[in-house]
Formats: sequence, structure tokens, C-alpha cells
Amino acid sequence: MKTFFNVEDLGDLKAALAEAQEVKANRFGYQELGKNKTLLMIFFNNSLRTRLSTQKAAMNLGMNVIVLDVNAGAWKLETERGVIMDGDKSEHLLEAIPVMGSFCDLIGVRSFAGLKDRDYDYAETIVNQFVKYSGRPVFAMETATVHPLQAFADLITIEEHKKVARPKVVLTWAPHCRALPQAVPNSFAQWMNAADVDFVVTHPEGYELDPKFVGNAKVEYNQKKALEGADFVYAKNWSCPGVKDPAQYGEILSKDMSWTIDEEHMSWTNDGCFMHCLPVRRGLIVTDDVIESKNSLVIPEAANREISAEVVIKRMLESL
Ligand SMILES: NCCC[C@H](NC(=O)CCC(=O)O)C(=O)O
Ligand SMILES: NC(=O)OP(=O)(O)O
Repeated sequence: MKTFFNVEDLGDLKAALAEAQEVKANRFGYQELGKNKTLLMIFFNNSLRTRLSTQKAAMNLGMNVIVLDVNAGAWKLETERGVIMDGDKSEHLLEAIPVMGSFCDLIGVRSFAGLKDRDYDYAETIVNQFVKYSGRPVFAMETATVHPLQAFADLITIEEHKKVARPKVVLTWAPHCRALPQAVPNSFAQWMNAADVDFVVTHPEGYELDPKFVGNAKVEYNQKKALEGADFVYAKNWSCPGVKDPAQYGEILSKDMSWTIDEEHMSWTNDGCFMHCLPVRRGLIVTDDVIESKNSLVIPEAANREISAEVVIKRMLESL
């Protein structure tokens, strides 16, 4: 595997889930694979889980790991071509990328959406430059439009906790005080469409996800109807994807607190489990009672990030 951005990159999803189970049962079984190999993790944005779980996964595989926080100590990077660099940016990404590539075997990149220019974000302008100029396999640690390590961990978690063969999984928008990217809901939708689940998306009008990700999933604007009988409730805020009106891309269209997941919302479900990628803002996305309940999967879900990362890094090492 040379890149990891979309669910298709894994090939047969059932085989990948079986591999995840095997890796989870024997996470130090492939130490020789990563010996004398180096993973470079590059962060343009903050992280807790991705940083820790991906480093842990690489260490499980016997790798050395270098972490670069671009905004904490590195030269400020120019990302556009054709500019006169007379501002505060000292180095161009087009030199920085091959230099970074020369010190590692694999690269993980976190670079969130700017939420200002839809075409720029949805073209994945930054990470595609890493793919093109680093000379190394590159995987997403949340890019402008996708967060596949999260969605893979979410699917592993659903497989582990489902009580019926084909569970009902509901992705619900919830309110937030800041404009957030669509990477998490995009990938979650893409992965649920590829999995054997009954998948429903619910959000206020205007928050329609890009058709590339939501595909033929059922979209239900009535949150109560959507949640009825749900086995898994996946809450997430996202800003306007600009599908209907590109001028609204990245805007907050609603802060409707009736969408916050509380015990009443969960009472509409089939004793459903609560999921969120974290970090989560209590009181906006979810109440304390729900996130602390026995049906909350947020901690095992985060723990499975180590497993999704280990499968992906293992496959990249195998293809070196
Ligand atoms: N990697 C998981 C989510 C990261 C990001 N959340 C955030 O930026 C939340 C920040 C805050 O709550 O202030 C997002 O939604 O894509
Ligand atoms: N879920 C997730 O990616 O968390 P971090 O942003 O803390 O890495």
C-alpha cells in the first residue's frame, strides 16, 4: 500500500477487519518488519489520539519515529507556488517535502481544511504535494477532507460491539461553537457505505455532505426519525460543506441545541451505543450522562486507533 486516504486503499474490507483482529491479538508479532525503518509524522494541527496511537502502532512494529510539529519550531512554510516570499514564511513546502522524505521511510500527514476555499480543500492540495514530492508512501492523519485512520477504528469498534449481523448506524450532526472540517463525517460515511451496515445520515438542511462521500446513504432530516432503532449513534459537528451553495462553505449555519445528544435522544434508539472521534465538547455535542453511560464507546473507539494505524503501517512496510 503506497497511500492511505480512502477505504478503497485497503482493498477487501473484510480481510482488513480480519487483519485488525489478528494484529489486536498479537500487536508485537511483526517487530522485524519495522526494524531500522523510520516513520515521520508531520502535524500542521493539534492532536492527542492520532499522535499517540500512530506512534504506538509504529513502535509495536519495531519502527523508529520522528514527530514534527510544523507550527512549533520548524520554519513557517509557504504552500503556494509563484509567490514572492517576502512575508513571515521562510521555507517553501516544495523544498521541505523532499528534505523530510530523505530522512524517513513512511510519512503520516495531518493537515486540516482551511475552510476558506472549497476547491483548494477538496483538491487535497497539501497532502497531494507530499504524495508527489516526498518519494515515500504517505498516509492521512486527518487531511482537508478525510480521516481514514479514525473511520477504520470506528468500523473495528462497531464490529466488536454489534449485537445484530447488520446494525443500524446513524451519523448525526450536533452543534458546536466553532466551524469544524468535514473530514471525520466524510470518511465515516465512506467507510459505512463500504461496510455491511444499515447507514443513515441526519443533519439540518444545508449540511449535506459531498456526494463523493455520502454516496447513496439514506439522508433523513428529522433527527428523531433517524435515531429510531439505531444500534450506533455517531455524533459529530461539521461546518457547511458548500454542496448546495459553495459560497457558504465552512460557515456555521446552525447552533440548534435540540440536536445535542442527551438521554432522551438515546431513548429513541435500540439501546444504542454512543460514538464520537474525540475531542468532544460536552454540553454541545453530548451530555455528561450520555458520554459517561455504559453505552458510550468513546474510549474503546480511541483505543482502536492503535489497531487501525498498525494495520495501515504494517501494510505500507510490507510494500516497501
Ligand atoms: N481529529 C478529530 C477531530 C479534529 C477536529 N476537531 C476539532 O478541531 C475540535 C476543536 C475544538 O473543539 O475546539 C475536527 O473536527 O476535524
Ligand atoms: N480523533 C482524533 O483524531 O483525535 P486527535 O485530533 O486528538 O488526534
